This record gives sequence, structure tokens and C-alpha cells, in this order.
Amino acid sequence: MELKIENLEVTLQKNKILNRVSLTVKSGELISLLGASGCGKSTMLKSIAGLLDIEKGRICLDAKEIQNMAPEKRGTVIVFQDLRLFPHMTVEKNIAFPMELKKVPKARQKEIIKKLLEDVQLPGFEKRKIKEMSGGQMQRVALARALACEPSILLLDEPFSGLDEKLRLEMGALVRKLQKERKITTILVTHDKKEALQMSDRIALMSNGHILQYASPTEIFQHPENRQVAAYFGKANYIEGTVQKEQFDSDYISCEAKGYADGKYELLVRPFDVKVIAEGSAVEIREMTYLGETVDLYLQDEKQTFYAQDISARIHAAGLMEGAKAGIEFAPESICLFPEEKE
Ligand SMILES: Nc1ncnc2c1ncn2[C@@H]1O[C@H](COP(=O)(O)OP(=O)(O)OP(=O)(O)O)[C@@H](O)[C@H]1O
Repeated sequence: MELKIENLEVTLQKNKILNRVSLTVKSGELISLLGASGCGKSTMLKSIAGLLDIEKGRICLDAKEIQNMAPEKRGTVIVFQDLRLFPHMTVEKNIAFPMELKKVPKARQKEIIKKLLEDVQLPGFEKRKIKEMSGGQMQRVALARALACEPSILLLDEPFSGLDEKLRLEMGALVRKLQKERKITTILVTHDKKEALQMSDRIALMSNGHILQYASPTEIFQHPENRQVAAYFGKANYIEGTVQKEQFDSDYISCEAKGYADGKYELLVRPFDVKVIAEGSAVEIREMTYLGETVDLYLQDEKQTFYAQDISARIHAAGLMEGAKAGIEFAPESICLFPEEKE
């Protein structure tokens, strides 16, 4: 089902939490709401699910307006971080709960539960009590229970944040697989940019109750609409220069700048697109931090500091170390220019 949100406004205790937010999620898409704590991600989910009152705006599922419908009539399901399972009941009873409400016949319930437990890789766990399970297993049960509802929209409110990194990756991959197979329109709330980049068809980056940019992971990472979006996705170097006749020129790099009008700009260069080489002495390696596979480098020339990230083995093989002089090259994967900031 397609979800369309138009000019959504939510005020809680006299504070405007969502300010004219519009967003469309295509049928079968998984999108992430990403952003710092308190920016309004959970409020968006709760508004869609009907768990809090909205002040203005429309929420449509396919062509049907749902903003005035009771939560249970919307067909939306939220999985919260705390999962809200019944600890003293068995896995089977937990998963059966939404089906009981829908009066699905018992025999059919059993078949569905068996298949769901296979899908979430917990075959044969029907009789196990929730309080006897690990955190990762409980996550799988919560997912199975959500899927048992056959939701029109699946809403995931940071469901993996209590897990260690390995389990988080596993759960993320499992959710993505099942969501794709079943073509469930899904919204994932997260403040983990890696998780959002890995899992989503599109990412809506939020700040202070509005959406800064809504785009695919590659688009939002490589072509952030402004410096705030660029900064959210990691460290950035900026190189001042000028565009003339769709050509960007600077002291460090010249490249084609298709679609940009003449003027002064700053070129965004991500740390992995800065190459430090043994030949040359343009920069001094001020600081070098070893991070296992990669190494972080602060490089200084007479004008500015550059931040680089590189493969440790390559830096080691090139004999580069802290305090040494080195050459520098810039090879941005794509061209992203921002108009020069006026002081
Ligand atoms: N019931 C409420 N009454 C008043 N203010 C609320 C209520 N619920 C949330 N808020 C406020 O609304 C703002 C947005 O909260 P929300 O939970 O949507 O943020 P979030 O982006 O999901 O944050 P987090 O990542 O920390 O969960 C916060 O400033 C919060 O304090």
C-alpha cells in the first residue's frame, strides 16, 4: 500500500513537534526516518498509527484518508524498541494474539505461526516462554507477531537498538528479506546512519520537526542538498573554487560541473576521496589514528586542514607516518558543490 502524508502538523504540550511534514512511501518500499534524538521520528510513527492526535494535515493509505480513523482500523503495526511481548506467555500465544483479535480459526493460526517461526529462524519454538529467550530471539518473535497481523504499513521504532552490532546486522538483514518477499510498505525509525544506508530504499533525514532531505541512500550521501545533510553523514572537506561555463576550478582540483551556474562554490570531498601519496610534499601528516582496516589522517598545507581516511595497509606500504611530508590528490566519486557561504 502507498502511504501519503501531507502537511502533517503535531503539537504536544504547546510545542510544535512536526511542522508541515510531507512524505510519500511507495507500495512495498522500506524507508528510514533518520535524525538526532528528539527531532520527531517517533511522533511521525505514532501519528501514522493513530496513537496521538494530529493538529493538521492528511494521512492517506492508497487513496483512503486515515487520519481520523481509530488505530485498530488502520491496519498499521508498530514494533517498539521494548517489543511489548507478554513475558509469561509462550511464543505461540504471543504471535497468536493479533490473530485471536481477528478471530482467525485456531488450526489456521497454528499453520501461520509454524511458517512465521520458520521465516524468523526460530522453528519449533512455539512452546517456549518469552522470559526464557535471549534479546535477539525476542526480537524475532516480535517481528513474527507483527507479520501475523498482515500490516498495511509496518512501523519499526528503533527495534534493533538494544542489540549488539552483529545481531543488529543479522536482524536488519532478516527484516529487509521478509519485507521484500512480502512487499510490505515499511517505515524504520533509527538514529543509526549506517543502518539507514544499508536497509532503506529511501531515507528521510529529519531535524527539528521537518524533513531536510528525502532521497535514496546513494543520492543523500553523494548529493546532500545542503551542508547540514552532508555533515550528518560524516566528515567533509570543502575546497573553495569557481565555476565558469560548467567547469569548476580551484587550487587543488579542476573538474566538470554540469548544471551549475557561474559563481563561487565549495566542493564537497569526503575523507575517502582524499588520497595521501608518498610522492610530493604539499602536506604534513599532522595526526594519524589507526582503526584496524582503515586509518584516519589529518593533513595540513599552508592554507587548510584536510581530513582523509585510507586503507591502513596502503598507508603502511607507502611508508607514510605522523610528521612526514606527503603528496595529496582529490578524487571525489561525484561532484557536489555548495554556493560559497557568506561570512
Ligand atoms: N507525549 C508528549 N508530550 C509532550 N512532548 C512530547 C511527547 N512525546 C514526545 N514529546 C517531545 O517531542 C519531541 C520529539 O519526540 P520524538 O519521540 O518524536 O523524537 P525522536 O526523534 O523519536 O527521538 P528519539 O530518537 O530520542 O526517540 C521531543 O522534544 C519530545 O520531548
